Amino acid sequence: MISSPPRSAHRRAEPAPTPYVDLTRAEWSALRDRTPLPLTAEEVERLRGLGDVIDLDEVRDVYLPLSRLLNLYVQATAGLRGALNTFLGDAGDGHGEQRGTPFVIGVAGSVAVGKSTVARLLQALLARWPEHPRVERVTTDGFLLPMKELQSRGLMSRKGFPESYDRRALTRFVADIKAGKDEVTAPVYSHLIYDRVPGEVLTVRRPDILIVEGLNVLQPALPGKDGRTRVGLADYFDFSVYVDARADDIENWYLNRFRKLRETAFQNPFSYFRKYTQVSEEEAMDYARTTWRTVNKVNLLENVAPTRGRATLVLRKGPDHKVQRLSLRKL
Ligand SMILES: Nc1ncnc2c1ncn2[C@@H]1O[C@H](COP(=O)(O)OP(=O)(O)O)[C@@H](O)[C@H]1O
Ligand SMILES: CC(C)(COP(=O)(O)O)[C@@H](O)C(=O)NCCC(=O)O
Repeated sequence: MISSPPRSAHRRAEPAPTPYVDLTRAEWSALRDRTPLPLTAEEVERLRGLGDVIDLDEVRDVYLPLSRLLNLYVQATAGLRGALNTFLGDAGDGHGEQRGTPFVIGVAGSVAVGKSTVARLLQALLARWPEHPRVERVTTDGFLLPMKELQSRGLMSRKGFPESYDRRALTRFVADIKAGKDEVTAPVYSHLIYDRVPGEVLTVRRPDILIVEGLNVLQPALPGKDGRTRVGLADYFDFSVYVDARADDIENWYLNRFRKLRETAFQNPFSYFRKYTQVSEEEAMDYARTTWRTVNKVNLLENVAPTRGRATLVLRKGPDHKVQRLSLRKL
């Protein structure tokens, strides 16, 4: 007689354990009910005024619970600091109690995936929480090498690749903020002139939270000339978000944004891209498609996507920009 296999063999195999808790949009948005709403309906409505057509349900279902999660992390970090101060007693820095340093959040992902939109939304939402009203945001583009330097190093078609940044200055900038410096400055980039703005700086003065947004913020540091491991930007993050989507969807968003910019910002006589308002739409879009395929997509596949597994939270968007799935690092 053939004996039937043990009952457990019929059961579906348990999914392999991962370092993340995976949630569907529905599971995540249900957490909203446990989120005290720091915003009035009018304030939520005003978030639309950020310049992006963002769905109101998306703010409520996805970004509001995320701001609550971050609020909990900030408070937990303050609790840890208290524990550290108790441990150190008078030994800490030789100056007794240590003041807190800004809580640093990294936002990573491809060109055109929506990093700026996510970062701006988080900035607006997080600033509404009484525990951390001062939220600053910086983009890493200020640390791109000046155009002259990119040209002389033959890197003009590698803009956005790790080697096109002054990585040492970028890491120094965040390290200084985490060291508790009262005033730290960053260079400023202009999409209008497609270059760093000479003489202009952004000053960060001990915010409660700093959001650092950029393609490569989760890249590990390159080894030094002596082959030794170095400290990288991400080593200073208290939390990080990777904004993820299918490359084909991101290409569409990139092309749509280019088309919109051609009708608006590129018309400015000082725009680096003004030439694409003087040719046919077809010709301009051919240029954008080539830039996507030969620069931004290559960078996404070679450098950006491989850093996804380093993030604390991965937001996976669908073709309509709506977040469909989330993966949150276990503790
Ligand atoms: N949640 C969203 N809903 C609708 N459109 C969005 C959303 N997020 C981003 N976009 C659009 O997608 C494009 C890319 O977003 P952006 O934030 O500029 O990307 P990145 O900073 O990653 O380059 C922009 O045209 C933006 O308006
Ligand atoms: C300025 C960027 C490199 C993005 O920089 P980030 O703020 O992510 O550091 C990117 O928007 C860009 O201009 N890429 C070059 C190719 C292009 O024109 O799309």
